[in-house]
Amino acid sequence: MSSFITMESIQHSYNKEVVLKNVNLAIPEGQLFGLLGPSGSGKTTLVKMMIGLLTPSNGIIHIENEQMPSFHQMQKIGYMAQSDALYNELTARENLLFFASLYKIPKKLRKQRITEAASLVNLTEHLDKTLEKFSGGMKRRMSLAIALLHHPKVLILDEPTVGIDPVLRASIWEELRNKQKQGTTIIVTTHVMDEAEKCDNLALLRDGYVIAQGSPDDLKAKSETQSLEHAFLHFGGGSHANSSNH
Ligand SMILES: Nc1ncnc2c1ncn2[C@@H]1O[C@H](COP(=O)(O)OP(=O)(O)OP(=O)(O)O)[C@@H](O)[C@H]1O
Repeated sequence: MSSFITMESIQHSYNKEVVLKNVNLAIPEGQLFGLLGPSGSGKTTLVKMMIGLLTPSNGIIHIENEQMPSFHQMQKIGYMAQSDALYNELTARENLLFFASLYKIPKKLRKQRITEAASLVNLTEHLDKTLEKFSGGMKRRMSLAIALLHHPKVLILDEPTVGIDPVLRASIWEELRNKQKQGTTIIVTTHVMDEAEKCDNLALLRDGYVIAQGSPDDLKAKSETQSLEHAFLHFGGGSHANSSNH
């Protein structure tokens, strides 16, 4: 598999605080890749750079050999942010229609794409409710539906299953696997170890550094531990690298 997304020598500062320190990542096409790290380790900052929303203070990012930010590449990305950017006064269907037109999905395809995306996240029967009536988990599912609407080649999901119940969480992961089988490259941020276990490869982040990279099995083998949580600690995850305090 060729490297689809590359991040080379990425550094980033907000004001004077350095939050990413020489990050190098190579994500092959078609992978389900996880960024695992505690709160504040730099996951969101990294994904904002991948989607072209933020330019690193130093370093270069390429997607399919095009340097980011590239408008051409940005059109092929589906992004689900940590906070939902939705229109509360509109219905779910109206929100989806709005984003379908923003993504320039041909008019004759829009209805079908909306039906499909709503069904994937189990919101079909709520399509005509305004989002004011939605729970936090339903809004997360709406955001995921929007990210899937234009059949993106790359799906970048920032903590996609926070606030979602275990049954739906499992079905969302199954759906991500299906998307991956269809060729989608997927990047997921998480601080939950059992979600990280589901990824093909992981980058473990701590305080703006990538402290280790590899498949969950590699990371456990290299650290001679039985769990990712222990592997994280082994590689320098320190005291706040666990799944239970977030
Ligand atoms: N807009 C900003 N201005 C200043 N500092 C910021 C800004 N965004 C993030 N930071 C800081 O950068 C660091 C990395 O934040 P980031 O949101 O990338 O981490 P994260 O791993 O995604 O955390 P979480 O899991 O809590 O979302 C943190 O110290 C955070 O306080």
